[in-house]
Amino acid sequence: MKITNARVIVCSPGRNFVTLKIETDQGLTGIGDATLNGRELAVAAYLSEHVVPCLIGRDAQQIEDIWQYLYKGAYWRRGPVTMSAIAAVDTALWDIKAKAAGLPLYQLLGGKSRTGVMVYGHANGSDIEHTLDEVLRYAEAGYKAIRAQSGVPGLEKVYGVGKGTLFYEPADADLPSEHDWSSEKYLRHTPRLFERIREKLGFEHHLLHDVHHRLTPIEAGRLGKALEPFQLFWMEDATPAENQQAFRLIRQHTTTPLAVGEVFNTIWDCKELIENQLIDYIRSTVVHAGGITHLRRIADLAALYQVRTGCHGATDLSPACMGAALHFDIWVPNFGIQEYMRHTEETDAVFPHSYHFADGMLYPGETPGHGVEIDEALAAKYPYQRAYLPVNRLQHDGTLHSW
Ligand SMILES: O=C(O)[C@@H](O)[C@@H](O)[C@H](O)[C@H](O)CO
Ligand SMILES: [Mg+2]
Repeated sequence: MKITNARVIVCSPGRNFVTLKIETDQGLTGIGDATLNGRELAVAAYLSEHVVPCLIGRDAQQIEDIWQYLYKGAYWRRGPVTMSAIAAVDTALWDIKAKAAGLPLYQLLGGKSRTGVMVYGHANGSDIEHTLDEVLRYAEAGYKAIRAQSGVPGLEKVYGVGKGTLFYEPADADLPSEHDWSSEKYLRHTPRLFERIREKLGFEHHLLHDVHHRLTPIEAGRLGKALEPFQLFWMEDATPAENQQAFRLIRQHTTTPLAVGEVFNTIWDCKELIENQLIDYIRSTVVHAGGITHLRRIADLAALYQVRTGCHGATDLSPACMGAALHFDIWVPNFGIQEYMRHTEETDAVFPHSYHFADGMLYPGETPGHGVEIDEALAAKYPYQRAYLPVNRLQHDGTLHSW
């Protein structure tokens, strides 16, 4: 089965997405997500200018060889742009292989290991009471797991508190908007948020929280300890993870489970964290960690150390990523949870898909492949609009801080 063409489709139905569509001489096509929020055109150019010419004429069935060719052949290995491009090729080829077999993708991975994929929704509000209302609404909607993010008194904008309710889009401006930050205000506020939620919700639902890379290791240890009475499912991105050793300090101070990895793009970014059991969940997902081929390798390493998966699933990862991730999730033996930030109606219309939500779970569907397509005519109606993620500055002196 020869690759005859590969096209990069950039569109913006509610937000920017980059999709690679691979065509073969047997008429089968596959798609892969290549979206990198705020740097979309870098991946689009990497694919169209440097990867696509190398794909034409290759055997679409040789997924592993093509992966190795694109990874080692680039010489300049790793990094979010390179690995998102490789991920898109890999995902599209797995889609084609499963379609050729007439099977849903999970069957090629090893079949179902569970009945469905437990997901978490995103409750957020401008203050504790508004956030609590949203948490209770998600519980009412059947979610078994709910992430809670709230505004912080004295801060104008914080991560995770969006304009909408069901979805959250941080890339909100033609140039990066600037947020202010105070770890002290955040550290005083956050335990109160979860105390209030547990008081009204009880302990039957999983609660999650995303620190979003903003604390020092000792501050993260302090927050994790303060949150222990509220039994979180995980505290995510507690501190920037370039220094994997930093998590050793957090681990010394708290039993609150730790999740990290949505910004990782290869197994090398998390090898120490996993081997030293410094985390409980690895958040890498299909689009940014080299596709299904590489994500399986990360999951297999994690399984040796009882680290579970918790794939990233924000609105800036397209339905093509979500579809592929769900086939991975329903197979992977050390599954933990899947993030599920719903896409806008325009996005769902551009990316018709077979996955569906019911009772706090997502189900990948039985369509051959990963079950997601792209409506190119509709996509063309939503041209790319440059949009950046915000930047963060310390409120007291303007020092640039992690966003
Ligand atoms: O856990 C999450 O979903 C967040 O960290 C994301 O919303 C993240 O901010 C975006 O994916 C960045 O584009
Ligand atoms: Mg996150």
